[in-house]
Amino acid sequence: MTELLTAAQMRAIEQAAIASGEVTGLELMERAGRGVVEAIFEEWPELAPGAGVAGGAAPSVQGTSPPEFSGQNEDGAHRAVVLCGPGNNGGDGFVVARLLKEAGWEVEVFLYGDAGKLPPDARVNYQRWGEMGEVLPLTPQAPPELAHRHIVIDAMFGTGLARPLSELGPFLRDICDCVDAGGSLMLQERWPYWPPVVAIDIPSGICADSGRPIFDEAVAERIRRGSSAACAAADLTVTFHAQKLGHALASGGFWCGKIVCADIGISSPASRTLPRSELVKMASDTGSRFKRNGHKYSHGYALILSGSVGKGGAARLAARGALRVGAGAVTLGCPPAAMIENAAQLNAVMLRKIKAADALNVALEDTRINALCVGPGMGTGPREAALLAACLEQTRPGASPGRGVVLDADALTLLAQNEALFAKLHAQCVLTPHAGEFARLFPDIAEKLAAPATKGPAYSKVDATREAAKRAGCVVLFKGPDTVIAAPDAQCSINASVYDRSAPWLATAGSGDVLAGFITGLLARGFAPMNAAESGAWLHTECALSFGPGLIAEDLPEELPKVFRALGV
Ligand SMILES: NC(=O)C1=CN([C@@H]2O[C@H](COP(=O)(O)OP(=O)(O)OC[C@H]3O[C@@H](n4cnc5c(N)ncnc54)[C@H](O)[C@@H]3O)[C@@H](O)[C@H]2O)[C@@H](O)CC1
Ligand SMILES: [K+]
Repeated sequence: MTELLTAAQMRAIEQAAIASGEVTGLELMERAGRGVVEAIFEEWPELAPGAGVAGGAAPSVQGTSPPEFSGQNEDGAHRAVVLCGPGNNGGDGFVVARLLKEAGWEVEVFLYGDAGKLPPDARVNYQRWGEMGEVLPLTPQAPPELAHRHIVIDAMFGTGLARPLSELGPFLRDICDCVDAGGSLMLQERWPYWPPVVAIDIPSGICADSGRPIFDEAVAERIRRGSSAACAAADLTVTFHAQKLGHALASGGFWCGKIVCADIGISSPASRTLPRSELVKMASDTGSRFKRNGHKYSHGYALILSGSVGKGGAARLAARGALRVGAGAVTLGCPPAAMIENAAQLNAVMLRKIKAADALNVALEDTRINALCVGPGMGTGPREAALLAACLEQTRPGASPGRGVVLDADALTLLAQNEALFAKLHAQCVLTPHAGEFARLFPDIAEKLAAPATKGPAYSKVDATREAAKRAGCVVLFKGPDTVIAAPDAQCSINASVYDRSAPWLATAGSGDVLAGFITGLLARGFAPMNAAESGAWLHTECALSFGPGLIAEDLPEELPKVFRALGV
């Protein structure tokens, strides 16, 4: 688990470090540039000094070697294009240009903007580079040649992006084409050779707070015609001190390619990274995370409400998830007609007839039940609305015993349809909407999130989820590859399935039901709602990663023992 920063937080950390006398801005820029060069050599060791001829033999097309390119120029140097912008991101670019030149590279440097307006540290590095080489203007009319170089450095815009890069759109398209073409030194047999792209801090055009490309209608129209892009893409993105929200949210992970976070030596707790086992320790605020002693009911008892005949699969998946994640006992409550179907499918999970709300109230006289899950496959009729109302009543803060409740799927539809029900939400609830459910529950918030991002920082999924949690008065877990979890007090975390945690096979029928079950099971174990949602989402991704492609929802709970073992639980 890593702490992510907004651009403003990063600026504040940088300013505090400079103000304390710990380091100068110029030194930070030098470290940033060095971090980028080190990351390049780490990623492509064949480019590192002393690694020999890049790519070996000259690339050939149908048996002929193009005369212009032999992997190196006539002097045996690697070739880089460094694209600098008008701010400190550009300043980092000038440092990278200088360091590559010192390493023997042939470096072409372009500047987008007016050198006279560069901020002070960037200007110093512009001048330092000026003693080694020239700076050509980066103009959309005569864009730099990118083919047949070894690397392209995108140092145009970083965390300071404020508006669309309309003018640069066609050139950004060229950069995206480089990345689309493979951008790998392993592909030198291809001709023309398109180099890998390395973004400094974040690909230019992406908002560092939201992961969304910033663009206006004019650019959108050109994108539709295929002649423009809103942002650059990268094969490798090197950021500093800590990842930013935009690296994880929305399409940020897609545009960044691979991410490396370079240490620039700022002593701030903000970049703390927790080892995996810490997640479990952190979550064990009840002191009863592990089943070291006690009997089954002392490990929590979850009740999962199920739908009618033929609709019980979702609730059964949730029940299995709750049991595997550690609830001591799980009962599935279903309409009488669905008893036989469920009995034929369940063993460790117990069954109980719950015809209507009064039967639920009787069931909840069992004070051992401390967590509920309402919604998966449940239905949206009057019976279900009454069940939901009873659940909200029985779990309200202050009621005895204390109970948590997960509201998913059909429960979310009911909440969206019924203002009186929505008004009963409280701090013991966890809502787990996907994008469609979120839009039904919070249409105005979803509209803001869907509106084109025309200026930075753009409204983000974090902003949206926080607003939703505040309005609902409970934890909201907004699902997606960038799952965001927020509490009414603005606590927030992201469980992003990106980079080395990418698990696209998690988008499979029933996987959300298992997640609801995991969270319910953790509530039963005594986790607080925010903690249960965060830990459930994290374990859900871990199970998917552990199982790998081919996964179906049934596999997720079954993978938990392996994940727990790997955590040392
Ligand atoms: N904050 C930190 O701790 C560090 C920051 N560093 C670098 O500094 C960067 C941030 O620097 P800045 O705040 O100067 O921001 P940027 O370099 O991202 O760019 C800001 C400049 O671009 C202009 N601008 C914004 N959008 C524009 C657009 N669409 N068209 C034309 N001009 C536009 C702004 O007016 C401003 O002049 C980071 O991304 C990182 O690369 C590093 O040097 C290391 C330390
Ligand atoms: K950049």
